[in-house]
Amino acid sequence: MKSLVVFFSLEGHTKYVAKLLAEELKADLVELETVKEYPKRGFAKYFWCGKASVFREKPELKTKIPDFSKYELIVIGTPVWAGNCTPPINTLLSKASFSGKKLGILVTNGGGSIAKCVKQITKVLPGNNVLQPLHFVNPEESKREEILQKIRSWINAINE
Ligand SMILES: Cc1cc2nc3c(=O)[nH]c(=O)nc-3n(C[C@H](O)[C@H](O)[C@H](O)COP(=O)(O)O)c2cc1C
Repeated sequence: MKSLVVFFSLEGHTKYVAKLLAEELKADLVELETVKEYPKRGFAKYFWCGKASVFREKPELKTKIPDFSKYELIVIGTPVWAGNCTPPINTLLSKASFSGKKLGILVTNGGGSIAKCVKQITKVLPGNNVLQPLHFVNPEESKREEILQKIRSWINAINE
């Protein structure tokens, strides 16, 4: 099954899982990068990223939007910011239109709810087979085996 994992990650947690997932799926991997970078540290990070998220901004992307028509499975990966999916995903969703695909959602967060973020993605992409979200709390190298196990059982479930 030709697969794509397209994701945004500010601090690397989502990127870490997205890479493992793409390896396991033998999928193409696309990282969304913004023209204007978000601050990665301290108060500025929470202030600017939080504001961008609350106002559901759609920042300009450096990354070319992938050609979704080539894929059978498309996984969109994002951290949760202030309960929402991240602004680069808003931009992606405003330009993405596909249906009849398997749609995976990879979400990482600090432990709160992912429901709103998942809904924001599925709502704008009707007509797809939405798979069980793949959710990780603060994923990192020290949890590699646990993460791989979860990824592998997710892949097994979608292939059944
Ligand atoms: C601005 C900002 C807002 C966040 N808001 C939430 C939140 O509402 N709920 C939550 O559980 N985690 C929240 N987090 C934590 C991130 O979702 C979590 O650390 C995520 O794994 C980071 O992914 P990344 O390393 O790929 O950027 C927030 C982090 C940032 C920077």
